[in-house]
Amino acid sequence: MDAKALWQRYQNWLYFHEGLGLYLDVSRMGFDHAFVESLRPKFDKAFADMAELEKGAIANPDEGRMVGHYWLRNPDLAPTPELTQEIVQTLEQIEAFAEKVHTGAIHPPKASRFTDIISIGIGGSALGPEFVAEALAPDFPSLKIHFIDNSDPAGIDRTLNQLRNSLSSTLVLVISKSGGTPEPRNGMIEVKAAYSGQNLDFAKHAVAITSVDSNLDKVAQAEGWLGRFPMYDWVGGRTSELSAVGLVPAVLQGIDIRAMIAGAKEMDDATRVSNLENNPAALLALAWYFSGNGKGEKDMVVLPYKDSLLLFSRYLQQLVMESLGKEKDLDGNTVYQGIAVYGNKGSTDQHAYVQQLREGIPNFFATFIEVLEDREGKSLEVEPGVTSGDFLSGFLLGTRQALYENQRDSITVTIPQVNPKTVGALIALYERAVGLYASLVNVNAYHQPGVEAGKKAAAVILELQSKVMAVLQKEKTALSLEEVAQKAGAAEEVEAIYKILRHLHANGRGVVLQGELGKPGSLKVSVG
Ligand SMILES: O=P(O)(O)OC[C@H]1O[C@](O)(CO)[C@@H](O)[C@@H]1O
Repeated sequence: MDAKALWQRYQNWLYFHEGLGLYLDVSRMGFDHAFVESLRPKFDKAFADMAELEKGAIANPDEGRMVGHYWLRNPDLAPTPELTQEIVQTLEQIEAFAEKVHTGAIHPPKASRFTDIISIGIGGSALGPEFVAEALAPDFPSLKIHFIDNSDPAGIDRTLNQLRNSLSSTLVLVISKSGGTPEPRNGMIEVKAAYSGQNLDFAKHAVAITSVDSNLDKVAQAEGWLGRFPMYDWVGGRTSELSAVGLVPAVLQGIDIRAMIAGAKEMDDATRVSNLENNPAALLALAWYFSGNGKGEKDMVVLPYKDSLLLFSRYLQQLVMESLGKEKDLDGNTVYQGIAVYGNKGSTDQHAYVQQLREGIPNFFATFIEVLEDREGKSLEVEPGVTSGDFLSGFLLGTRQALYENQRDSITVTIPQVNPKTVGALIALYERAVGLYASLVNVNAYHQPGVEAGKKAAAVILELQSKVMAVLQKEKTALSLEEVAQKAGAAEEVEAIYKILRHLHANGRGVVLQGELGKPGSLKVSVG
């Protein structure tokens, strides 16, 4: 396409949201008029599905649940007055709690103020809060947040070590919708132990964000924790950033959560429009469908040119991949759907993998996130008439152009600034795009059966560990791995048993391995 035609295409397809100052440019995706027309019937259905979802339909049929994250930003849309009231009241409670923490009206037993937060959670109970903290926390926040988002003992130690002199003024948020996920449960137990180790009353530092009456909620109630905020079964983990999951940590750090919600609401209004060309989420879904042939054949590479948006790609990874990565469609057909998402930030990635994007395997489309404002205040010139921000902007435009010249498609989302409103809007934009795309490809975006399978398999391994240790504790003599497996009633699981025992051995857990370590078949095992 010549430069004039391309400029015209850019203008024809440019979406602009005046209130948010947000632009979406899909002109560098190579679809044509016929393709757009062919998708219109699918979009009509997607818009209708979305309208039903917002009215309270059971949009997550497998789990028999409504899908209501849009109501969090506009409680009047909730299907019953009770839900509306609950949303409004929870938000007020969150703000009142944060206010008291900030003023010191709520303070820890041995300090006049809380200074730090440990946020314990995983997946949707961590990725949103992490993304938002990185994007929006002030340089010197009212409370400084630290995350434990794994069951990695060394990772937990690192956080606790860093905080060992300020544990007495640290608030702990335990975030788990189900209240039964092993990783946050483990993190909570370890953090609790650290508090007891310093003679601190954990309950007077702890806040639970979880479903009412979950295991976590019961523990928090029984122990008299400082606070409890509800998660609702109609909000999925990966769309929970604007529920208590994201709002409590955000407001405690001094982030304007009302502005985040307002930005998301404005975007929700804009993406409720059932006209493809005037709906930015639909335009994204169209671009994704085109690029991957409706089958996720191309990966989504997310490149925000702004350090504070570093974690956006990681946040989107769960939102997109857990929502769309499905074996079965809604009719039970095997479809193996999904879109792979990765990314980091520009221009840093230019010096890492952009080489492959430009010249290597063309299995992706890029999404540039551009921020118009370089920084607060004026920039100095690093060369005559040129600032660091001009360089960053030049790198973005240059990379987009270089990709286009080599037939690599890209989308560009432009926001005026990284602020609570635009971050809320970005979250809402992608939530809606994922929902619409899911309708186009006919999958349930709101369940995650594959993750459940992995969780069950992990539980089986831990059961096997108990059986194996019971066998070894009874035995007087060392056994071969096959013998251990036989006696544990798990003859087929020799390899898993070997790995369990090797791990226990490496951690001084009383397992003795005799023989050649590189030849597992030679090993004799005992406990000592
Ligand atoms: O908040 P919970 O219930 O601890 O779950 C954490 C995460 O685990 C998952 O259920 C599966 O990974 C995610 O969908 C969810 O965000």
